[in-house]
Amino acid sequence: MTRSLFQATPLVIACSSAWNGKKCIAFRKCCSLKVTKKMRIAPSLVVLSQGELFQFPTHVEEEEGIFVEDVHFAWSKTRPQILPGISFQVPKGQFCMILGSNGSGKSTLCEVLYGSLLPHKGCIRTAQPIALIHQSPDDNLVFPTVDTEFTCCIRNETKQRKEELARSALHRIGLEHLYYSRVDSLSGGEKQRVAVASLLLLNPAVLILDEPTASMDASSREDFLYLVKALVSEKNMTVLWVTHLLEEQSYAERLLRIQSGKIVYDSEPKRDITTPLTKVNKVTTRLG
Ligand SMILES: Nc1ncnc2c1ncn2[C@@H]1O[C@H](COP(=O)(O)OP(=O)(O)OP(=O)(O)O)[C@@H](O)[C@H]1O
Repeated sequence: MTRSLFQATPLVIACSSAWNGKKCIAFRKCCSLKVTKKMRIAPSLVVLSQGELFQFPTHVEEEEGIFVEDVHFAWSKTRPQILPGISFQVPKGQFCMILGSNGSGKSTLCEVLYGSLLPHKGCIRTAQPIALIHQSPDDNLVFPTVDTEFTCCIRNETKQRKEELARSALHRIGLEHLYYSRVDSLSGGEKQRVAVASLLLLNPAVLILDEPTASMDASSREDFLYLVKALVSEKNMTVLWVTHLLEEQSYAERLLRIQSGKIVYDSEPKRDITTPLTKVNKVTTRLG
């Protein structure tokens, strides 16, 4: 059973080979804007691409998180494929990390999964709604103030209740004092926390984070990882955490290594038992 926001009205678009990533991004933003006003939860979409029917994202079984089979993507016909037939599955509720070096196709994969880039071939099924946190903090926040960033994610509640829920979400990430702050006055790490916490108010079934700690120092990175783990653990959410930092692997339940757009390694990550336990306690305490 799907949990798509658009289950009743999938969109059908006929497009020529001229259809490319940028047009797709613009289209998806317009569609999202109508429903979420935040441009961050991707709608269900059915596309006819280069004569082939492609459905993205499509219906998924209840136990499925992400299903990717033989997906191909190139930026243009004359360029080499960035994703030359990638396949993997992430079960519902798993915290999965994708590790890859610069240029291995991580961001491209994130955009393809999210739906802002259209693959040329293959099959993708993702539980819905799906949310994406970008590498650059400025790409994740779309309103001028922190309070609006949160309250616009809460629907069908009174103004007072929205403020209560928004303050509570900010409290959980230790930033309640920033409720009325301007977004452009926040640090990179604060922006990423606000981005994740506000998006989680929309209850996404799948959360993709594309190198979310890129702007953080080592200590903030660790805190952020544990914070996200704590926030998602109670929601049985499927998480795809994309990184090029080997040391982040110990935080995941599963590790996929991507190389030249293909999965070359799939296993349990190596774990450091002592450090994470200390950190989990610290964050759990703060989350109260
Ligand atoms: N808009 C674009 N147009 C053309 N080529 C692109 C575009 N964006 C990325 N590429 C190319 O696609 C390849 C994969 O890029 P991608 O950003 O997916 O890699 P990545 O693994 O996320 O790298 P990084 O860790 O540096 O962010 C690179 O060779 C890059 O030059």
